[in-house]
Amino acid sequence: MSISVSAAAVLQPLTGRASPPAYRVTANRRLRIGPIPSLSSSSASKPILPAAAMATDGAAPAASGAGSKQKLLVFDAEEDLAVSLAKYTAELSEKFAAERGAFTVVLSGGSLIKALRKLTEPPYLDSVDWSKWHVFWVDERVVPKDHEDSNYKLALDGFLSKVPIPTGQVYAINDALSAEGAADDYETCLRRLVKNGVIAMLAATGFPRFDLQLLGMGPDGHIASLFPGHPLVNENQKWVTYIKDSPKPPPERITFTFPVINSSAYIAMVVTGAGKAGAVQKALSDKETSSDKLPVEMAVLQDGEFTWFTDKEAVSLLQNK
Ligand SMILES: O=C(O)[C@H](O)[C@@H](O)[C@H](O)[C@H](O)COP(=O)(O)O
Repeated sequence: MSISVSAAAVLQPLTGRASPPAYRVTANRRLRIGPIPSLSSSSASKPILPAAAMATDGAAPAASGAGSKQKLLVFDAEEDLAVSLAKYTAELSEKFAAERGAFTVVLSGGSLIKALRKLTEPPYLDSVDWSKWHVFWVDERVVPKDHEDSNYKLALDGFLSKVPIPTGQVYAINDALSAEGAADDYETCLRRLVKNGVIAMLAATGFPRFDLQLLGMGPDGHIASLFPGHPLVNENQKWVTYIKDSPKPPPERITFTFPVINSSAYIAMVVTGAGKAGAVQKALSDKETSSDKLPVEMAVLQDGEFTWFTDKEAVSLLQNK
């Protein structure tokens, strides 16, 4: 098989002392990527995409907006992924703090939070300017904030309680409201923060432009609380909406809509484990005309950079059989 990604002709090792030995595809045009070499080697120093990758000049990007770039990172181990994700996030924090005086970060639930653990340790604990961070949720379960199912609680316990982000810059949902009320309330909060300049706006779309969205993907290809085949994936007016029949429990949730996700400056899609391999394969396969796109395939940045942080298991179906 072959895969296609929006990518440039450059396969280059990540540099920098804190980087694990992974490789990235720097994107600005479409490539046809040839057979993927076996990933069974334990050496992480080999490119995970073949040097024989050929550019197909002139072809339209498969899953990419005009200004969109995609990178695929594959790590031998989740530990290496976590090290790289911390470095990536810290660098973006520095960039946006310098450029805008604020860094707006969106979290998902799930395994992502554990993958952020290196940010809570040296050197990042002291070197990151946490006072510039503003934290949001791409989706949240409509449960009390101290409930085991709460994404806020997950992030608080695993990340936020360990770094000095000002409490007033952590934007949890109002858990006293219904799903519909909580979604409206969250959108009102976002509109206020756009108005006072904390959150940027993407003029081309009229939707808020978060600096970085740190997302996970379910085995079915869902992201946020946007599930395959659910009408919410087509919402194109609201910034935040709600679902009462989520196939993944609990059923009541609020979620950012695709226009908000796709207006981001940066997205890190953190996907590990063999259970995600099928969805990764579909997302990175050459099926731009497919009418049954998974939600993850609908995450197409208008003008930004999309980076997959994966492990060998998650990309295992990309191997040439
Ligand atoms: O609240 C949620 O359920 C999440 O935000 C959801 O979108 C999650 O990110 C994915 O299901 C991936 O979760 P895992 O990484 O744990 O598989």
